Amino acid sequence: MDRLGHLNPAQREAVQTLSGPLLVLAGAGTGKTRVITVRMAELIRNGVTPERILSVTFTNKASKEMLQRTRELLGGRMKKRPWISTFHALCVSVLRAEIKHLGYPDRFAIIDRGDQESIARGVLRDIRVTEKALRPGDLLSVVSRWKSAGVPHQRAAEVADDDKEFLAALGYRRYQEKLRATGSVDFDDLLLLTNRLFREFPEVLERHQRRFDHVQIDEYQDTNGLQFSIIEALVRGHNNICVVGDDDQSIYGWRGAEVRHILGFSQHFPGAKVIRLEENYRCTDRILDMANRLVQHNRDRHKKQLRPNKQSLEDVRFLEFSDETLEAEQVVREIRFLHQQKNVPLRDFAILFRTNEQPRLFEAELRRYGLRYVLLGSQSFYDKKEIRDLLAYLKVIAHPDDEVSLLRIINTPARGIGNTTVEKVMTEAVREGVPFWDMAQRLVNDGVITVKAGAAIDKFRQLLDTFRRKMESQPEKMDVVLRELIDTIDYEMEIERQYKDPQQALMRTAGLDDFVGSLTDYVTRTTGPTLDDYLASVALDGRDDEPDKEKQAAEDAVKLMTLHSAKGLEFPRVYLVGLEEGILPHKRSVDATEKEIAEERRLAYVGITRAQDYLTLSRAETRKRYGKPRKSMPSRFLREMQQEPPRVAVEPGQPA
Ligand SMILES: Nc1ncnc2c1ncn2[C@@H]1O[C@H](COP(=O)(O)OP(=O)(O)OP(=O)(O)O)[C@@H](O)[C@H]1O
Ligand SMILES: [Mg+2]
Repeated sequence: MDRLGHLNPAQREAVQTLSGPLLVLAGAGTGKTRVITVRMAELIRNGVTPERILSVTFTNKASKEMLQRTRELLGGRMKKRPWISTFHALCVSVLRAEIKHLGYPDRFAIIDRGDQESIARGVLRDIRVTEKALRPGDLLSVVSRWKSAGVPHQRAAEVADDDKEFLAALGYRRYQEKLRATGSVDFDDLLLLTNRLFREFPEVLERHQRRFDHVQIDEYQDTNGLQFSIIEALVRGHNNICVVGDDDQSIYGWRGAEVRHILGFSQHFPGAKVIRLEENYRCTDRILDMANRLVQHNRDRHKKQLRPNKQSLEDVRFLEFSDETLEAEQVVREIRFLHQQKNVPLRDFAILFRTNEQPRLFEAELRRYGLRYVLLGSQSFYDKKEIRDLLAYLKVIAHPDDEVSLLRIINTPARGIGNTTVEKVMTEAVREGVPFWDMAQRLVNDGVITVKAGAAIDKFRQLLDTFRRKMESQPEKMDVVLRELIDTIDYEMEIERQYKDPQQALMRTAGLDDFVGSLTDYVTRTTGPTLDDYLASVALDGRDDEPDKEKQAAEDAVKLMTLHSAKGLEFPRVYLVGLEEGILPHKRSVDATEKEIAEERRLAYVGITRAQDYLTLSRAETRKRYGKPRKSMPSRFLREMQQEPPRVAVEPGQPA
């Protein structure tokens, strides 16, 4: 077979278009990700230096394949790798070098969702807004929306639409002050600040424009305005930009992604070549048929041909259960049967759902039968208490000013620094705008807190200083130092104290080993490891659209994940569960606008098109809400999948 023999003619054309703007606009499973993978290898074969190519991808599988192909090409003589990263990771690399221009410290910290929530709670307390008036989560989503739209806190009050948003505008300002005070940035800031640097500092932009000769982007339909603006600036000199995507799979509208970037690509980049792929290699004909029927109910979309390449082995099945417990029981029972009696490997199965409440019952069933599973996305590894505690230690070691993390661990495990003491110091520290540690010293001198408490604080500070020195002097041994820290603070005793159930305690302790293991992983595969860099990678990992979500997906286990985190992936057997009004489409969207319903429909489309051979759709007739069973209606999408799409109204006298 010749080098590109495994590609169809349209794909071949795409991978051989090596310069200028190129858009591959095509439906699910048509090989878009494969195209940019092979195209990268082609660029290198044609003499482009690997590290001068930037590929923005969303799945670990794609990143791995790209690296693999590059290695094959260069016969293992790869001195430098191409840049394969996500948008956020790209921005971290820019900011590490340039953020000082914006008055931030070089060693800024990236706060994750958990930190954001603690800060938001503190902010609302400070501005005396009750949870009833505005919940921390709501504050964060409004702030995130503003940030993605490029609205700075100074202007938020002007764009606030209602009372809630007005409160959020006040909160936004305070939130931003808190981040600035500790030299931290959140995920949205990564994009926002990079974009600002590129706009306000031409020499910075130029430096980064010179880094890359070619840029490729996967899942382009989900880029938001800031991401677009960053990329547009980056490629301005050469316009060697290749993007691939599918407008029918745009599912991040709620996070500010705009389909118009993909649909308007040719206007932004005049002379762009547009290639369409029409062969679907993933799904069987019946699965594809379902997907096509469903998505045709959306109005504003590019019409696409999608031809299947695989005959169905079985019809798409639709199962109805009397309640959600039975749904979980039966689905898992079937998986167990197929696995144990028919030797189907567990990795073939994926259970996809819309909301974070759904997986709990499936997990319980899988555990009951001892079937291995991984839950991807939502409740990540880093969300467990013991991991968050240790992460907080590492964060305070890296950033002594990180007060959110400090408060988490100052008395965990207990070391005689009581709540009242902490509160007194904190209140004064905030009022006077001095670091916690300095204020503690001052209050001991003033006799406001006891000498004993003061001594305990001082001892803790020394402990942190000691470990900071250890980590800095031997970064390649950070994992060993972390283990020593766990022993020194006797964290395993803390676990035994907290979890009386020995099984639980054992599991939590094993979690500590995994955490140390993740740091070992990091130091062995990184040249020039630093604690900051590690913490940044952890922060980025926790997000649902980051590559490492798939690290575990390769394992032989049933995958449970939300529809959002399933994008780009494929599985031989898919169960799409909870097809009910209020779940999918989601309840926020039931009496929602057509636009919101359309996004839910695209989510369902993404789910269906993850299935390679077998697809099962299910719903429960009743589902508990606030502890009470409620009747639920079948999802409108079920009906739509079974009927032909609505005809466009035809004027009298015109041919239909
Ligand atoms: N020309 C081809 N011949 C055979 N198989 C192919 C071909 N092109 C792609 N495939 C296979 O089809 C499947 C889907 O490809 P890929 O994941 O690249 O599609 P995609 O368009 O990126 O899908 P999505 O829209 O879901 O991201 C993969 O298993 C891939 O290996
Ligand atoms: Mg893809």
